[in-house]
Amino acid sequence: MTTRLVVKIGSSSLTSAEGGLNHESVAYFASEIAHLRRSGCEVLLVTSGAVAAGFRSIGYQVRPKLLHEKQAAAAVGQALLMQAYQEAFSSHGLTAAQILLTRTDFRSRRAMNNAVMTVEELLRQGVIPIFNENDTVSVDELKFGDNDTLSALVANLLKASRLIVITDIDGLYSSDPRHNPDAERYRLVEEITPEIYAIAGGAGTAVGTGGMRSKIDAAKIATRGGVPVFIGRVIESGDLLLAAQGEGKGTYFATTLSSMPVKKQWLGFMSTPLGSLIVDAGAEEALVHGGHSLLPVGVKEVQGSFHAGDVVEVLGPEGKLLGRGIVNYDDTQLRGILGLPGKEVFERLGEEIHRLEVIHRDEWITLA
Ligand SMILES: Nc1ncnc2c1ncn2[C@@H]1O[C@H](COP(=O)(O)OP(=O)(O)O)[C@@H](O)[C@H]1O
Ligand SMILES: N[C@@H](CCC(=O)OP(=O)(O)O)C(=O)O
Repeated sequence: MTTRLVVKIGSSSLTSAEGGLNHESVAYFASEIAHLRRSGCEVLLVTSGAVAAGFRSIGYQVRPKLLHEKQAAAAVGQALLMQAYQEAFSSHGLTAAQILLTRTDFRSRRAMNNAVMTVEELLRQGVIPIFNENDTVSVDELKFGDNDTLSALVANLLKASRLIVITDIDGLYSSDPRHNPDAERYRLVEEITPEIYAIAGGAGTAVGTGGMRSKIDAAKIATRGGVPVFIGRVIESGDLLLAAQGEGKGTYFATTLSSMPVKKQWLGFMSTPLGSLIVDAGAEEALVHGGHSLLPVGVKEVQGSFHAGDVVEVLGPEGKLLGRGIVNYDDTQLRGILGLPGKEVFERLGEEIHRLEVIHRDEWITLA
């Protein structure tokens, strides 16, 4: 079977703090990817750098902070970025394709399925798909912001064998080594626990945005979807192949899970919940550990306004996020049957009921 790799390159690896693209870096990464291709791997690239590449060209002295300024910088920088990749890849006989996505695109399962089919076709034709967020049209509150999450969603959707997140540091340390020289590096993380989150800090440079925290978020999504992850540095010839082979300069995040069906990926990581249900301890146990459906008897509180068929979040009695599911009742119906056993639900709602379960187990994903 072909090894399919999703490679994410951060702004800090492609541009300088003063702004502008580092063409030597682009050429280096293109040659590393060409090397992977020659060794039989399929490669999908997720690249940042549009804002950083463009801001100086339109007269800003430092990376802009306001949304419309970032969008303007990205409109210029994305074209520069793609031009640089096209040139660098063509010197290795490779063709690159641009795919710009927003979070809104992931909300529609149809748009997502189309994107997957297009990317599969590009890969069949030997083209290298290059993804970035469509910064120029993204709305602030819906932005991915950094591309770490985007790379994890792409890796899960395309059922990658590994996600390689390239950054300016050789992996996850016990604390940010920029501030603590005694910090120690992790070689392997078997499970992303709250302790792992606690040690991951923000961005270390003026051009990076997400820092280690957003990379751990991405690793959580990818490993949850069955894709193992590498986070680290790729700086010398052959480093990318080493990272792909499990011997890279960084941290590996293992997973024991197999790839997740697209419907569950959508539910867990791409859909937009329209409300929340707070459930009691018995329902928490049944949903998270028992593999059961959620029944009206276990629901304590309903928040938000939604219709049957919408996605809602489910929280435990202490407010902890347990997961998401497709709800079978409107919020008003549900408010009228909170905590009731099945018989009384039927008595109260009669023919209005399509399904007794509030959330059926087939339409549920645990995120706890
Ligand atoms: N525990 C940690 N281990 C390693 N790096 C960390 C940690 N906490 C914060 N960081 C910072 O995260 C930075 C990488 O993220 P970022 O600057 O967003 O890079 P990129 O542009 O490659 O996405 C590192 O340079 C480092 O300063
Ligand atoms: N889509 C943006 C990504 C911004 C960014 O800095 O991301 P990252 O370097 O991955 O933390 C761009 O291309 O500028």
